[in-house]
Amino acid sequence: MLSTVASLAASAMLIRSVANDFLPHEVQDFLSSTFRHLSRHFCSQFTIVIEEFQGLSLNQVFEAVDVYLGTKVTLETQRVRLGKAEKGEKLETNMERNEEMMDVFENVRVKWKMICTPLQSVGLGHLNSSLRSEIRSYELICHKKHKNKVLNSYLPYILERSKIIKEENKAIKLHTSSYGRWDHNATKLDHPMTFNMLAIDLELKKELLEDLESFSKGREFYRRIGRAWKRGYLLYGPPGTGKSSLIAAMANHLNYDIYDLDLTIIQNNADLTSLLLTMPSRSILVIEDIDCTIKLENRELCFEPRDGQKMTLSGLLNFIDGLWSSCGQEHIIVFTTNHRERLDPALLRPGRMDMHVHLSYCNFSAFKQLVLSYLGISNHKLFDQIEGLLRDVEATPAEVAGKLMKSSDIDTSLQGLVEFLQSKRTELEKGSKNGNIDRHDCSNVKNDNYFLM
Ligand SMILES: Nc1ncnc2c1ncn2[C@@H]1O[C@H](COP(=O)(O)OP(=O)(O)OP(=O)(O)O)[C@@H](O)[C@H]1O
Ligand SMILES: [Mg+2]
Repeated sequence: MLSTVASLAASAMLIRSVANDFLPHEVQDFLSSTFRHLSRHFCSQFTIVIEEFQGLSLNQVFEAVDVYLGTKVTLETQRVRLGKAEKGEKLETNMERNEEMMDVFENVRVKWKMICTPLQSVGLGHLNSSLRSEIRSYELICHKKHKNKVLNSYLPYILERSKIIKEENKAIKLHTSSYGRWDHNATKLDHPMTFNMLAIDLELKKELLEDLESFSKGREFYRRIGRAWKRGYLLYGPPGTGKSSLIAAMANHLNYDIYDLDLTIIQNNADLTSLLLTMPSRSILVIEDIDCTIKLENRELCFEPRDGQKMTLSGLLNFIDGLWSSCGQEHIIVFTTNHRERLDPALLRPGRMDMHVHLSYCNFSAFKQLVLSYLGISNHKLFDQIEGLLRDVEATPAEVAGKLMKSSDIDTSLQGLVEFLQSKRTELEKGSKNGNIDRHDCSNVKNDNYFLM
């Protein structure tokens, strides 16, 4: 039946093209609309055209399809466009002009075509593409019985997938603020620190990774329990123990941008609020050295800026868990301090910061991680001596790392570290003879390292 109708339609089209030269316009129009209707009725194809531009702006569906199809290159693909991601060494592929590609989604086969039309042939109407030599669009072709599935499931799936793909390839940015706004030109965070390289207690590392992991996958959980999707960390410990390095490792691990907030340049509570409101989802807000930047002991007045308005501790606390709860999503806030004991108890009270992380002096376990990263070794004749020395003296990971970097020769580096630790011990002994010893016992770092509030 179908083939009979199709051949009828084909013959009709032939007759129409021959008749066109002889028939009046009205009859020609009638015939062509009838033929169009007939072919639409019997054609089993459904086609969606996705153009690169919508008016003057980029069509986000086009962009998403471009990203998604780039990851679908198969052995059958004959030509692809190649580029490099902003981050890392990864090469990115995209579908090349006038190529075709098949994709399967929940047992539905679809064909994709990238169509490129040279600009001369489409006229000057497309102002948006004045700098381009062609207009690009994607065509999706499938059986029309799958129309609903394609529109309601497949295309939303592509939008979602492309977001994830872009997220994986994006460079992490470091944002700073001025005049109550985040600067437009964020710098690329090229900090190579990862959790693998971070020399901290192994249990703590595992706990932190699990915490971050469950946070980033916690959208449904936070919605179910009616809490804002945010998590606060207070990192405390002496200078050079890895607080800033941990923040970089967190950002690299989660692929979140960092928003570095300098409280000393904030004029008033309103500035704080506006900064919060303009911070996008999947970001880490960092307030470093919170004990030094402003005097937080005083709940009323932290400092008096030029215009007479105030920024108060309660403003800051509202910023953390008042307004914070009602806007944005997937935010992490990190405070760092060298002196946790100097902070206002209101800032430390349970529930305000979810996790307090103590980063401390280098113990032997941290040393072994550092030496593996820096010198690539996991054993050496000087290790026993170093273990003993690290039990006796306080050396920060930054100090130990500095010694390990001194020479490319392993023996020289480790010998340098031994001498450095010995000189610290001599100092300590002198001090203890004079009766002014006040040192932290770093052998119990594991237990003291963190606690959940
Ligand atoms: N735990 C660590 N693991 C690996 N490297 C570390 C660690 N701690 C410090 N370092 C090294 O020392 C350098 C300084 O550390 P970092 O800036 O993270 O310390 P900090 O605790 O933020 O210090 P401050 O309190 O002065 O801000 C880092 O760039 C890194 O090379
Ligand atoms: Mg720091």
